[in-house]
Amino acid sequence: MPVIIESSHQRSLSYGLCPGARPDFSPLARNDLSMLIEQNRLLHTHAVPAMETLYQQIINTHNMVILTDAKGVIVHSLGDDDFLEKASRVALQPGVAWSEESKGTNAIGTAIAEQTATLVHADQHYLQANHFLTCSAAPISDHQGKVVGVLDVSGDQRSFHKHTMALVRMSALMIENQLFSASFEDSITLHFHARPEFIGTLMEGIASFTPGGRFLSANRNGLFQLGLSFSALQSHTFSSLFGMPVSAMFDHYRTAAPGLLNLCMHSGVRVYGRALLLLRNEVQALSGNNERTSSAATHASQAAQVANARRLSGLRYLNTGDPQLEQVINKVNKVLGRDIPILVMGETGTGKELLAQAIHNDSPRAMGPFVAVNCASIPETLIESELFGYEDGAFTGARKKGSIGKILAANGGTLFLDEIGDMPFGLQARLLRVLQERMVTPLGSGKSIPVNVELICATNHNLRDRIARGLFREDLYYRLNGLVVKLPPLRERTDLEIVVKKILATESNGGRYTVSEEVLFMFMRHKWPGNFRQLTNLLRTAIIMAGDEYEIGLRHMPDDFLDDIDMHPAVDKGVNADKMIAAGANLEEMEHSVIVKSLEAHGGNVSATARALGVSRNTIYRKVPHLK
Ligand SMILES: Nc1ncnc2c1ncn2[C@@H]1O[C@H](COP(=O)(O)OP(=O)(O)OP(=O)(O)O)[C@@H](O)[C@H]1O
Repeated sequence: MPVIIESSHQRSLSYGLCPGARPDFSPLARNDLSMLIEQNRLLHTHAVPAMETLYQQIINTHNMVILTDAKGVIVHSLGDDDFLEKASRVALQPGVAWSEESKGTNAIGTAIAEQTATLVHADQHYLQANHFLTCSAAPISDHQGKVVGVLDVSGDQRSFHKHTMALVRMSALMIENQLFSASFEDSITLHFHARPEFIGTLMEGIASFTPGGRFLSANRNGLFQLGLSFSALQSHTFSSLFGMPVSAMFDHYRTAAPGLLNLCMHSGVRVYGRALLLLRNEVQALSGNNERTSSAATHASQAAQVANARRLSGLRYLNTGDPQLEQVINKVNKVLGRDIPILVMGETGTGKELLAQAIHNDSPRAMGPFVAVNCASIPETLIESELFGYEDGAFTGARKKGSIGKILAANGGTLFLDEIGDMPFGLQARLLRVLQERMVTPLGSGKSIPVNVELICATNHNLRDRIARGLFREDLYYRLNGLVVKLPPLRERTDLEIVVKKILATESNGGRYTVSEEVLFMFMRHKWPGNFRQLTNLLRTAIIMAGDEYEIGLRHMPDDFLDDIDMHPAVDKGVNADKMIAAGANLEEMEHSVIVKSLEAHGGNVSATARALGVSRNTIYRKVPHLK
């Protein structure tokens, strides 16, 4: 038996636990659980996406992914618990404690006690009741090296796989890096590695400094590469660790297309680095003098905003099973990093900006800025200076210090031009020139600055229509539409059920809310003119209305929504609801009748029917069993 397990058994014995005892799997009371989730909100927020990704790797292996707090109490669990006996299912649910004190030797508790990644397999568990499990756990530390939680994969011991531990470790590292980046609002963050291709990967070191250059913290790999302990690093500065004054680092970023920093660590080892400046408010110059906003600073500020707001979303999180969307994601995946402009079409609220952000996050430019500009919301008179920037003195008045503009702010990253159809005609030629020449000339400046951006545009207009009406330049259209994708409106999506579940989980911060069959059916009939924006708002309010009742029913729906459904039934053509009600049909019968009618209308094609009704094919098969 490994030493670590042996010492854990001794500790378990000293806690007075008996190997044959029945473990106590009673979870925390609901209020205490809500409090626990609240206390661990940051950890929870950053861990959930990594848990979902991890779960994708082990799906169908009879394993669960578990997140606990620093004391081993489960905060969130995810996955298939079918492998557990009914009585044990509760054991891996939120609110149950897995500390060594309560369950004896187990991966979660022992990882906390030993502060290291731990595998506990089958009879290595102290309690016999847990011998059927195999568990791999890795502690998650915050930016000060303090363990704040544990990530664990637990499953039937017969499903043991030797790669699981490595996956858990990597995912825990990912969460630590996310937590690290979220911990400093006013700081310089340096991402570094001896090999440039490792920057932006899990292997990179990350170190944070105050804007003046004093050391704040480093992540696990950062400490390893620097070869110093956390406490020894406290007396260091950016310059003493990397042989470059912060002012020189900023000079480097003042060039239009800065490459990686070439640094020499205090140990003599050469590393490459990319620095970001994260500032809470408007960006200021750093190096002691009052220089105006620098491109590096703006670049970094944008990156910080992205980092904080949406760093977690990637294309795979958007793929929830709708075939139209899946096609979009497949197409987009093929052009990632290929410098092909993407044009996203779709009604309002279908997630065009979210898709653009996900494309950016999955692209090789993810470490660069993501800059979104809504061409419809900026007054026509301002859009030119917003986009192209202006020199000192180009305007008289308060903002005379100059601005680099959104295009240059996106340098090295992605520029997202939303509502491109509303771009003023006169500016379209200027934008086209920038795209062709890859140079920007700020207003009032005779100097052109090279720029390197990936372009994603979105529109809910028919651009060809606008070209025909003389409102949009044809040459710009052909420059923008390298890849054109169309996001389906919500009423055409077949994954509505999953989408609803996902939004409920996000909006209730991992709570267990569901919608009743009736509500789901109603959702499937709705036209959703506001798409995701409307659905999200509706569910957010419904959660509040439902409160302690975890199932959202019709009574939790706002009246205007119910009225709307009556006025705009999306799919009841051919089914006479009045007659059915008069005949005393219940909802299930009506639903059945709607599906059968729709099947008839689609010549018996289940996929087309599912698409039309906004449900999955499985739902159709489930509701009309004779189709099988
Ligand atoms: N797949 C999704 N799951 C959950 N929420 C989503 C999804 N897609 C979009 N949303 C949410 O819906 C809202 C609208 O999304 P977004 O701004 O990306 O849409 P849009 O198509 O760009 O809208 P508009 O055309 O009005 O600018 C946002 O709050 C976003 O977070």
